[in-house]
Amino acid sequence: MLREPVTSVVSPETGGMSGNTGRYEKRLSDLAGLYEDAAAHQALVEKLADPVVYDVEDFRPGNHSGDLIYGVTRMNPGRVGREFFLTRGHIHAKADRPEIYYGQKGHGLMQLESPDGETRIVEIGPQTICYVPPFWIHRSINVGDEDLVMVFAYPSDSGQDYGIIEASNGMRHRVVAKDGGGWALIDNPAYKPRRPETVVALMKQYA
Ligand SMILES: O=P(O)(O)OC[C@H]1O[C@](O)(CO)[C@@H](O)[C@@H]1O
Ligand SMILES: [Fe+2]
Repeated sequence: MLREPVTSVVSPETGGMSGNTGRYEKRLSDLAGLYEDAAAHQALVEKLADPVVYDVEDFRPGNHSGDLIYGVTRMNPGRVGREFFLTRGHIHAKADRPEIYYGQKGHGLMQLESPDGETRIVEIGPQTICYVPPFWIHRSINVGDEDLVMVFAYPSDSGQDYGIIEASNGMRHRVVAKDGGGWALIDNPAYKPRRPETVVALMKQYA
């Protein structure tokens, strides 16, 4: 069936978008298990009465391959211990599907990890486009002191696989705040690398 064109007006200030078909929020309690300091996480959930840490408005035409989902993500600034507020992170369930992010407001990082454990960090500010290539696990991090707002678009049959990060006890590196400002990358000592067979199987599936 022929689709009608759609436009959406993005508000960098509110992180909202007109014409959206959906909206969801993630609260701090939804992100249990992601931070190195579980006690600090729990204490902050209680202290701030389980705040919203990011929300997403998107337009989904359906799940047909070749189609596109787009939307806007708004992330609060904040920290759990020495780590910044971040998204859960995922690889696409169809792992060869890419994604584009386009910075609107604030200062963020995209943390990317390849199946064999390579890390890349891409800084995203207003007017920055970040291309997440196929097969990279990705997570956004708000390292600024204001909201981080980004537009995204990805193939509508991508899906999200959150289990890959759980299975390796988190991503290989953590982004932490440095004393006096800025951020640094440190090793995650709990990280379990994926086995070479797992990596080959993941990539072969889509060859
Ligand atoms: O799905 P997660 O890992 O919580 O991250 C949310 C972000 O990823 C997306 O699912 C896009 O891939 C957006 O909804 C949002 O920017
Ligand atoms: Fe994604």
